[in-house]
Amino acid sequence: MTNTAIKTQTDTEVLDIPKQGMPVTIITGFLGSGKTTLLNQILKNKHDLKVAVLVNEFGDINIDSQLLVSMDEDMVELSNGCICCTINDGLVDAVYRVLEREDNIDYLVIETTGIADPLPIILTFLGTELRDLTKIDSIITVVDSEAFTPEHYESDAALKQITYADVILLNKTDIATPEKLEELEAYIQDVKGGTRILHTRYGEVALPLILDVELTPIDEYTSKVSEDTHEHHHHHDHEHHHHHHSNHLENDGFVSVSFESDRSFDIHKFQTFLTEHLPQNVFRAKGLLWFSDSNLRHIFQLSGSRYQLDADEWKTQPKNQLVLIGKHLDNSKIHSLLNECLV
Ligand SMILES: Nc1nc2c(ncn2[C@@H]2O[C@H](COP(=O)(O)OP(=O)(O)OP(=O)(O)O)[C@@H](O)[C@H]2O)c(=O)[nH]1
Repeated sequence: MTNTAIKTQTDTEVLDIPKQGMPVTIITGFLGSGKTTLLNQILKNKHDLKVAVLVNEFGDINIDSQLLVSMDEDMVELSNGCICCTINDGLVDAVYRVLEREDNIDYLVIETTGIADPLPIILTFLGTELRDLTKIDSIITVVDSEAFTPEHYESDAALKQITYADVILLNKTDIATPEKLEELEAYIQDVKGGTRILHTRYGEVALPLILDVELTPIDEYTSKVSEDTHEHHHHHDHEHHHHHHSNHLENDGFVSVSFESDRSFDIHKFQTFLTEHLPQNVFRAKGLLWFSDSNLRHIFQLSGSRYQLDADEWKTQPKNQLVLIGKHLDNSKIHSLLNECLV
């Protein structure tokens, strides 16, 4: 269910950086809050810093990695699996692949899925050999400040993302009221007093405020890496793992439905699907869409009750790729509705 892709980006300039303790920033935040948008800001503004990016996505198709600003360099896809195992094994393997090119990489940024609890990810770094090879710099939590309410999400993950945050970006301030922002700040102070809170639009933030800030209290977490999470190598057995992270198997009740087709959509039929047939419990959707009357690649984004369609050029053969995320989704019904939209 989970795809993980590595994106590395290299520049020519050589920096004198230590071979050990590669700084790692973990970007978390609920479905649709703006994590990929932030990642693109980082990639656009990183100057000569050589940043490797690891995207862990919920759903069978990698959409996010295709929306990153530069797609030209090495891309490594990791195998799918149950989410907790993929996060840990896939993560350890992926980080090793980055470290193996250590002379090229200054910094690692990880984008987690919107329903990820950051703790297992933090503990994966601190409970394995990665502890000596990397240094968690900060956990950045992106919040959709227009939509976020602790109740409405009914999501443990959303709250854990706030709890483990070192920096919180109250994003989408362009569509949130000042009252809502104040309310959120008060709520966050309550849950996690002292957290650095920044207000952003489209993830625009000065990078020195979020990268290389050394805000993660690593010692506090190290004490959580209990004796039974003893030195764990990549090939640990599954039962051991499920025992530790059993909650994450449920993905907070969210499921994903993926749809792909080499045929184009009729735009009118697709619009009717959106306005009349889209199940209420779809919370998040994203896709790269091919409409019969257009030569462009249409980027579809739905988050809560809002959606948008942007267009750019195809970088691949035109095709349709769509992922819908929500609770209690009827896979076959959605597939048949989408099939009816095909030309
Ligand atoms: N109005 C507004 N929209 C935003 C802002 N930031 C991001 N968006 C939009 O919100 C949608 C989701 O953004 P993403 O960056 O894909 O969100 P995400 O957290 O990566 O989503 P998932 O990985 O699916 O959980 C996109 O349509 C963005 O263009 C913002 O500050 N204001």
